[in-house]
Amino acid sequence: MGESRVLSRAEALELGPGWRHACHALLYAPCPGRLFGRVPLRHAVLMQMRFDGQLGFPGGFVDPRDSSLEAGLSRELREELGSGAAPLSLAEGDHLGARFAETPQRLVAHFYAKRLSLEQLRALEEGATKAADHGLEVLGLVRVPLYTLRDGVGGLPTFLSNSFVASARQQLLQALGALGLVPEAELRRADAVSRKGL
Ligand SMILES: O=c1[nH]cnc2c1ncn2[C@@H]1O[C@H](COP(=O)(O)OP(=O)(O)O)[C@@H](O)[C@H]1O
Repeated sequence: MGESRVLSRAEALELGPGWRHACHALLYAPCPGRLFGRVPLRHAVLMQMRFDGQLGFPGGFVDPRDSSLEAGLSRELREELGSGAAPLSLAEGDHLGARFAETPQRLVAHFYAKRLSLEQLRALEEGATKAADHGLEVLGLVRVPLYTLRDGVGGLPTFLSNSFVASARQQLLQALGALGLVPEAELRRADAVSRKGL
């Protein structure tokens, strides 16, 4: 997916027939711990290693049989994260924006974010190995390092130099800023360092 515009949920639904909708979610929890006893972890943010070796967020295509975008997202989360995802109940209010790429595929990628307690997030991590897709479409959950180490490279800049599926990298950066999980200046620096090559 190349450059894309961010639309509201309503604008994306007005695109009409012929568009496929996919929904993905950033699940996060406040995380008071410190790495090596000194580097604040800030929050635990979940992404997943996909079957194709790329990083992405849990979620997937909404099926015409799903009663809403959020119902489709909940179904995908159960497939990928297991039954522990059932009580998450993502709602319209958790929608952060939708991106569409002007490619022949006509795909709209909706993005949601939901704050959990650290206990809920840990339970999801533990249960995810029992999900239907585990070891198949999903190789494992990973936490995103939200800090930058003293060398200016380790942590978030190195994480951002991985390969991300579709708009997942843009979604991650947008959400970390919008949710206040990483200060904007630090995000811009991490983005620039990772693009320059480490
Ligand atoms: O984290 C993501 N953010 C944005 N788009 C994604 C992400 N993961 C997958 N996609 C895109 O969303 C669409 C659905 O892919 P996905 O593999 O999640 O669906 P599925 O689980 O229903 O097969 C594909 O076009 C894919 O490139």
